[in-house]
Amino acid sequence: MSKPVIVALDFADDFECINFLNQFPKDEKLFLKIGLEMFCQFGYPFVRSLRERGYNIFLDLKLHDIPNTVKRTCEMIAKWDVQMLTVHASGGSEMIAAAKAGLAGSATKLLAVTQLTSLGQNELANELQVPLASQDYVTHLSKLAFDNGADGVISSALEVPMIKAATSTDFLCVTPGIRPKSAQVGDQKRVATPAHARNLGSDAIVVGRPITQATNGYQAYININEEWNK
Ligand SMILES: O=c1ccn([C@@H]2O[C@H](COP(=O)(O)O)[C@@H](O)[C@H]2O)c(=O)[nH]1
Repeated sequence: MSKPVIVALDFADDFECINFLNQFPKDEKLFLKIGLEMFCQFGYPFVRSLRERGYNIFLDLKLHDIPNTVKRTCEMIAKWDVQMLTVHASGGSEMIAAAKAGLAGSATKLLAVTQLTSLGQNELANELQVPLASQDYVTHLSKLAFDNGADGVISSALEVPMIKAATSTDFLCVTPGIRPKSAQVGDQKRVATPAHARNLGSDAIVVGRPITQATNGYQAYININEEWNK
């Protein structure tokens, strides 16, 4: 079975977003990521309208707050019938467990963000003052997430083998920071091509600008999907 390419919908307006989606054939079962940019502008009605069009939704809100607040927020989101939701693993064990409890009874998978793919070893050591190698920090946060009920993590593809070894082969590794060979890296630091992510064992890749800013977004999606699911 093919693994999903999750398209990150980071558009400034909903008209541009719908135009982008209209390039795809109606029967293309897309998996879409709604992040902070679009959610802050269009909120839940936008999520609902995309669910009603039959898309799978990854709601990337990266919640990070005290356990009670996160639990109550997750209780609300549990009613939205989205496929995936993110919290920050650095919110700690209690917060991750509270998020999972808030989602109880829903089919929404809880994913914990480890080290953002826009942060490299330099930022980790010098800005965040984390005295660990990036791969060890990501593995540590993944174990914390696993031990507290998360269904998976967000990491770069580069850490997937270590995460699976430290947790379980079933623990989901969803990986942004994907760049085909010809694409600009931009603000991402820990990147992999779709083929490399496949070989490293990612369960799903998240791709934004290489698809949404391509001249032909549909063709860019097909090319990435072919490389990823080869
Ligand atoms: O560590 C993380 C967590 C989330 N993201 C999100 O994924 C997409 C990537 O978009 P590109 O345009 O392909 O860079 C974006 O929505 C981020 O918010 C991430 O990149 N890294």
